[in-house]
Amino acid sequence: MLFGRTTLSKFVIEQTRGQHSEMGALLIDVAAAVKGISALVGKGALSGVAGSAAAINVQGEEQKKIDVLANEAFLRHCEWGGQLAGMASEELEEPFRIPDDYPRGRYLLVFDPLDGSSNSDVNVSVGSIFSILARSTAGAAQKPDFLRPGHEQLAAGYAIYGPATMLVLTVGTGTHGFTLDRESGNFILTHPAIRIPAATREFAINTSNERFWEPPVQRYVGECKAGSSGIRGVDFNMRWIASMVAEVHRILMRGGIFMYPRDNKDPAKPGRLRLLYEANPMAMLVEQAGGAASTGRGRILDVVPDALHQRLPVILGSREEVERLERYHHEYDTGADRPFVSPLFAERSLFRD
Ligand SMILES: O=P(O)(O)OC[C@H]1O[C@](O)(COP(=O)(O)O)[C@@H](O)[C@@H]1O
Ligand SMILES: [Mg+2]
Ligand SMILES: [Mg+2]
Repeated sequence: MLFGRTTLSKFVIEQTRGQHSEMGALLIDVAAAVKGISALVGKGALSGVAGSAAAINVQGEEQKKIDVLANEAFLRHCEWGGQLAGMASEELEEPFRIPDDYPRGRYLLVFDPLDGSSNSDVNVSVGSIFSILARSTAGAAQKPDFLRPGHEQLAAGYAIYGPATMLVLTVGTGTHGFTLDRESGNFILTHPAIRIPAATREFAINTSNERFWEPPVQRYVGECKAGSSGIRGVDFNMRWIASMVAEVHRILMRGGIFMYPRDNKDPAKPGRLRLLYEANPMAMLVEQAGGAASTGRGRILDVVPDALHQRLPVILGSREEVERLERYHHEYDTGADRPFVSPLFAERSLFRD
């Protein structure tokens, strides 16, 4: 029986009452976009939109038709409501300008319309990620308006299109999960005040990149793989779905650590994931659930962006493991992880030839 349960609309209206009531209306528009994308993704091969759009996006990555349609869903549902000063998307090189004959507001919406889209043709969970910031002045947003650190986000969330569609949201008062009831079309609050356990024995990383990682990440993953026979003294489990939304969702549900660390595969890219519409919203959701989110060398939410599509290393999830990885990075950077060899007794020294 769903009557009497808290819907997303009721929740956001209550949580944003007062100073940010217009943001509540924007979140309801985002939820409408997400429902449209959920319906499309849920049709699978019947949607008729499988495959490539024969285009390359600003990231230099192949755009799928479904990436383009998901992007359209966000733009068309959110452009006319009067709450927005502008939008930015993974799929658009420049910020989207709200049409001049539409009302404008002060909020900025940033999104990855379809995350993990390489999974869409194989019927594995994908998602959408979004973040909301406020602009201090009126008028149409310009690129610099979007370049704000993640701790200034007012709201962040993702939708996961899995066996069930869920929308997981924070407006700075904890992280809360809503499940789409397909009959009524409502998102129902099913997972209030999600908490990530501080300890975990489950890690997620694309190990095909192992040879490109920095030593602190190689050390950490090596210790996890050594399990009970190594210094951790316990066995770990590993998962990799290749869809950040699905990995973060699993971590919010039962703990774990997700890593897309810095690697030297492509020196032009200091990481794979994008700061504004992947790392920042996920970092806010994870912190609001009691977890931690780091580049390995600092808090993600404190990174000041210098480009709309900036990439960075991402390590997030159960607090104790994120802190361990930060320690390993620090020990590596300071040389504390390497045994001190006195110059007197080194391979070539006063006492050796
Ligand atoms: O398994 P890979 O190829 O390393 O990439 C997986 C990563 O790429 C992403 O799919 C990037 O997202 P997009 O699909 O939005 O480009 C992340 O979700 C995921 O963590
Ligand atoms: Mg993505
Ligand atoms: Mg994407």
